[in-house]
Amino acid sequence: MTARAAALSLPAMIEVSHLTKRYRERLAVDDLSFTVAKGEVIGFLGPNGAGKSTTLRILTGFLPATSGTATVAGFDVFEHPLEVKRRIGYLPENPPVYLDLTPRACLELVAGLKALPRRAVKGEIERVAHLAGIEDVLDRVAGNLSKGYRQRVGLAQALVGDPEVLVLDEPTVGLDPLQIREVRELVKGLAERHTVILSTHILPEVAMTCQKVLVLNAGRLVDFDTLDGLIAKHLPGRQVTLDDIAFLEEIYGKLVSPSGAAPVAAAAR
Ligand SMILES: Nc1ncnc2c1ncn2[C@@H]1O[C@H](COP(=O)(O)OP(=O)(O)OP(=O)(O)O)[C@@H](O)[C@H]1O
Repeated sequence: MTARAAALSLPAMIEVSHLTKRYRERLAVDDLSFTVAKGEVIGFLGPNGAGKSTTLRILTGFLPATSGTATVAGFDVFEHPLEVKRRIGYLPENPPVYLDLTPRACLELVAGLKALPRRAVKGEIERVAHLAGIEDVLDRVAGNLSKGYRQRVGLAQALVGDPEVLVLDEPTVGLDPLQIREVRELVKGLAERHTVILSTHILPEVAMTCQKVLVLNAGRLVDFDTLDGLIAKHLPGRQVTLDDIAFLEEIYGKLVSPSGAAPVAAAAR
């Protein structure tokens, strides 16, 4: 069975159908439809303003859509937002870390919101703190932590309760190179047991961690395929190895910039 056939035979974890979001006169998401199978790791790519964060905020139940439907684990995100929130770990672009609380208190709050049994909370905090590498700062005031550590506290919050789906909006922003590597390894490890959507501007991050890539441009889906599928479609006849991440930069440039201008994304990091 091909990878695509295998993916198709897996149950759908996320189903988005004709999703549209309008902020007054601005169309941020335009008739977007896609399906993510259980256990897939999807890279969400697109230039600034493409509609990535808006889509993720709708999927996680934090923002209403103008029209269309979205389900997570079979629950409609508009009709059953609590069921959806219980099944999703969401790291937003700006993690909601209370700066006057300690990370431990922040994690206790999230555990409460996710209705974890009280007796399980202490152990769960230790587990996610270990995964996110924040054990040493659990009892410091979050406002005194570096941006990188706050980002990791946000990641730990997303991991509380071991949700089936993880939605990570630019998880490595603000981290130093060592931390970036650690978070990428962490995401790769999570990929084995979770369905993951990873929004990022860093193309190597996608090539290293994701099986499939969804590219948005001006609110519209311009492609959604495996890395091999993208290569076959957009660089036909080219011998490309997945270690050579320049191929993704080239494909991304073709998809979001018909003029052929170089993409802004990958080079910086
Ligand atoms: N609250 C809002 N009110 C009005 N317009 C908004 C709002 N939030 C986003 N937009 C607009 O919607 C469009 C999509 O924004 P969105 O943040 O979803 O894009 P993005 O792909 O996540 O961009 P970035 O990579 O810069 O985070 C942009 O044109 C943005 O200016």
